[in-house]
Amino acid sequence: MEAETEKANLKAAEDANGSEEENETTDFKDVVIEESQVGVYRVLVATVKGGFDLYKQFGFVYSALPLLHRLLADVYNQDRVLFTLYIVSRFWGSVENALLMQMSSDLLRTIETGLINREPFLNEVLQSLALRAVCGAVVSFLSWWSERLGTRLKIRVTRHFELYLMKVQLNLDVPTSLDTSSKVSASADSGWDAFSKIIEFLMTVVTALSHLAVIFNAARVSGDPMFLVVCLAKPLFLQSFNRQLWDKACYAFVNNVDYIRMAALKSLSGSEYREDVLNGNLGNWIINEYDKSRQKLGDVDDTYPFFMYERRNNPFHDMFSRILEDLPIMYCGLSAVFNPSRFTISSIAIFQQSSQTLRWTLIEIFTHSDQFRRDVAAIKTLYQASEIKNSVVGGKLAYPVVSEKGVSPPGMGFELRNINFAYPGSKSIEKALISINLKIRAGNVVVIVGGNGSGKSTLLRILSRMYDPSSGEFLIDGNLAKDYTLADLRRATTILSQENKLYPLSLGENIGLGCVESITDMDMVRDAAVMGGAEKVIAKLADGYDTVLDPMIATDSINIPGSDNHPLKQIMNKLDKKINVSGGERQRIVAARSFMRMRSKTIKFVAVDEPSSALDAEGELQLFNQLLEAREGKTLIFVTHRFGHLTKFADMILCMKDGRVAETGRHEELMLLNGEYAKLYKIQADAFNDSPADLSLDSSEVDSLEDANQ
Ligand SMILES: Nc1ncnc2c1ncn2[C@@H]1O[C@H](COP(=O)(O)OP(=O)(O)OP(=O)(O)O)[C@@H](O)[C@H]1O
Repeated sequence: MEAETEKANLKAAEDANGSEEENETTDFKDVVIEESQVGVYRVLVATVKGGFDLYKQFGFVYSALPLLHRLLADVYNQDRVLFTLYIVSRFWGSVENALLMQMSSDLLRTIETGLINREPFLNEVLQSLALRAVCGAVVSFLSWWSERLGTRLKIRVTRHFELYLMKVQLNLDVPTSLDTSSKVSASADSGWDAFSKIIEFLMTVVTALSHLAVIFNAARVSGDPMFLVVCLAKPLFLQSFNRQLWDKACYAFVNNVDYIRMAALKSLSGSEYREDVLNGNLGNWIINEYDKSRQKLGDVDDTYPFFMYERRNNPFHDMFSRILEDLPIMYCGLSAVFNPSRFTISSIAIFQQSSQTLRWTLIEIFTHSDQFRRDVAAIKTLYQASEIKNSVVGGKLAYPVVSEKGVSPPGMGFELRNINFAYPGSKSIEKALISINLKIRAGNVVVIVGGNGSGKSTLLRILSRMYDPSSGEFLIDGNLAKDYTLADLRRATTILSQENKLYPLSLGENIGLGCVESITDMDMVRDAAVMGGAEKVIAKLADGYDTVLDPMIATDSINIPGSDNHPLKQIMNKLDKKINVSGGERQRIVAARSFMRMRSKTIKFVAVDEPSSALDAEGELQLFNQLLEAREGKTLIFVTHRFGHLTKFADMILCMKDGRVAETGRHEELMLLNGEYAKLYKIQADAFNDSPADLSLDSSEVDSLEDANQ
């Protein structure tokens, strides 16, 4: 049943998207950009050719219905009772005014008739007043209630969309999440915002209709349908000669060169440039130049461009608008003079009051019709978030492939055939990886070395399927990598890198999350902490494994006094006190998480990308040794700049240069090659010697370098 609803929702969204797109295309064709200069600004205003088009508006509302339906269903499902009560109270709120007006009209009519006929009318008046009082009380209660209901519903709806967007974000792979075009631009608030504004809009329509009904009724009683037309005159005029900007897409930019120069010179007086300005003794020059530009600029206005734009209305517009405002009362007055039998004082009062409210609601509908469009677009963006397609996709093949005997090797084997890779959206003209051909046997220890930007980390990202190669074939254990289920591959891989962050959770959880299934197994967590070299760091913290290093505590304050002795300041200082550890200590905790993950039975590939930059020499050695010890047949691929500890254990060293694999082999072989690897090795070894590097090596030097490095 749920699946069916989901399908129907998706279909509805697709339909809405389709028709919306069509609409958007037609709308853009109709958009005209009006340019004008106001003060120092160039103002561009997008207006739709032909102005307000009722037919088009209806068409748009109709095409947006599936999307609105989906949103309403989502809100309704958060709390059906709350939703219903909220809608009922809002509906009541929108017709209350017309109802009260109708009652006032009845009351006035009773009084007027009583006065004219000199008949007692106390009972009728009392009844009418009582009804009005009850109605007023109900209205006040409902508006108070609606506000509370609205707040509760808002919390639920916002949290619902927060969860929805979190699911979307958590599903994105690395390239897709970095790709700005597919980034989730919707926020959880936009769901409620769009819902509440649309309800607001619909209720304004209901208000207008209810006032229309009151006027229609009064016009019917007085037998003058022209009155309706008179009431509609002002909103129609304002809509046709609209110079207001609040419902239009506008863009303004400063294009006055003197003003731009003044802004630049003014910025030089800020603290950011203080040292440079003092250094160059630029003070006088800045003041003189500023003064010159100021003189040239003269009185050109630089106030808020959109205010200035609206102020450009000519006086006749305002005068005519004012006359139209009074048109209903003028019409009533004249009609009463020429046709006194048709009008009573009470009906004139009702006409005047209703027409005023109707005008305002109609103006609101016209001006908010564009907002309605934006709300629908916001809902569309929100629901489209779940349709973002990941660029790294998996297949159906389960990993690992088990042999007939029901076993699989403990490591992961790789083969790369003519792999090329360029980062999506990268402006670099060079590819990050070029023609990589390579085989890594399951269970091997591989070390990748090379200069900055040579492609080491990128190669690791391809191997761990964070990115897909742009071309070439990538095989894992003999099958195309893209044929395996992605979730299975992720379960079989652990990556330890400098990029790994501590989560704003307890240190115990930070480590335990390496293996979610065993997160509560504190013995395992402690073991992992020991292996990562983090046990001493944690032991010195008062709350030990319960310590949260970067808690997400939001605070707010106003008018806090400067003095540290103020009691409030003392409480604040206590709360603000951060528990911090050094960069290297953080790396140890992150490493502990990886050891925890390595304990998970599913891991077959350990990718390590220079996690030791902030570690001291002892910490680094300990980490390397622990990784080698804990690996138990898993494939270990290590990216490093430091030669020595690992290179001598490596089954294979990959030396990268400019996105290519320059050399492969064991340490001794590469030293004998006397190529790129030997050059890099010698530079490091030379750092420990006094004499400058001689980059050519002969075989007798190799042995002594090896000793030096060890
Ligand atoms: N996210 C990215 N988007 C675009 N280009 C990138 C991205 N990451 C890396 N590159 C580029 O790809 C190339 C290879 O980078 P990579 O990080 O693999 O090099 P590296 O050998 O690991 O370098 P280092 O030793 O400095 O860490 C570089 O030219 C780099 O600028």
